[in-house]
Amino acid sequence: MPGDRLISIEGIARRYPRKGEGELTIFEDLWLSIDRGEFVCIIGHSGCGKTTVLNILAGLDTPSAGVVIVDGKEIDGPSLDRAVIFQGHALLPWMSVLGNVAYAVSARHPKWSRAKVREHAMRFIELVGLGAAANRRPAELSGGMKQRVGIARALSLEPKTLLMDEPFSALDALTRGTLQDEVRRICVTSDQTVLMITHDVDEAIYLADKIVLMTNGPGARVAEVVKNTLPRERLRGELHRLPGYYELRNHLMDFLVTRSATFAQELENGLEWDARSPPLVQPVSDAAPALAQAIETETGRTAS
Ligand SMILES: Nc1ncnc2c1ncn2[C@@H]1O[C@H](COP(=O)(O)OP(=O)(O)OP(=O)(O)O)[C@@H](O)[C@H]1O
Repeated sequence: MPGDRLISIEGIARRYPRKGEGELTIFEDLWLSIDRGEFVCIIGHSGCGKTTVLNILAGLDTPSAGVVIVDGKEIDGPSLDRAVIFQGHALLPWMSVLGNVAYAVSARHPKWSRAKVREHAMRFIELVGLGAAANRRPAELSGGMKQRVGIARALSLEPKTLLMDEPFSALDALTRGTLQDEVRRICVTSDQTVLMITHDVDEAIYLADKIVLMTNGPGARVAEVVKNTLPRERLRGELHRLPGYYELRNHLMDFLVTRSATFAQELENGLEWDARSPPLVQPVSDAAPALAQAIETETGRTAS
């Protein structure tokens, strides 16, 4: 729901002591807000602190400065309202698929009967297409199936926020695509609020409503937030046909190739930029809507 803020990251920084020479600042003065139902991706080069930001949101790490407010309350530790899907699957190896998901469900709803926990867990196992594998243990599953269990487990908590750290990066291209489709379908239909880290520009364009661009660390910043102007109803295989797709993709690539490294210099050269409200950019040329109209008219003419 646009304008209904769920998460507010306010001026956070993360510093680590450096042997004998003060501190190393990974990122600083980072501000970001996420509305309820929004799917937000963070993109940035390795080491800029994406996982650290996600861990802070999860309550697994604490910022050296600043606060994170979720649903009007400052976070002070992990919560089942903020479920995390890790890159690795983090499944309990001695438990079946059902056992892994049910374990999370019973932590969320300690008063539920075993039958109710089982029924709820199975609903989410089936949602990710693993109904037939519910009694298998993680060792008997493929990488994609394990990741599905992680997704089912996180979704079964019905969290206010889903935090995903490169959830598809270890998968083969085919499985990655199928899982992206499933996650998108589930998140769009349930209006799930998501913060996801990815290195994959196309994945971000397919999934995200907003893409947060982080500059290189140390001292990383949120340079800007890019609004995804592609229609919400979009198909993975059709993205490149949508007006505005190439502008969006080129903008993200330009950032990763050049501006992520030169942003600090731009600031020194006088770039107007406010850490508290990084610019919201829509890299669509004015011609894009007109082009879409022209294609539609042309297609209609050809068809008739
Ligand atoms: N405990 C620690 N002590 C010192 N430095 C640390 C510690 N944990 C993380 N770092 C440093 O913080 C930086 C950010 O790490 P983080 O994993 O958040 O980056 P990232 O952007 O997610 O990287 P990647 O894309 O490679 O996963 C890295 O340079 C890392 O070496």
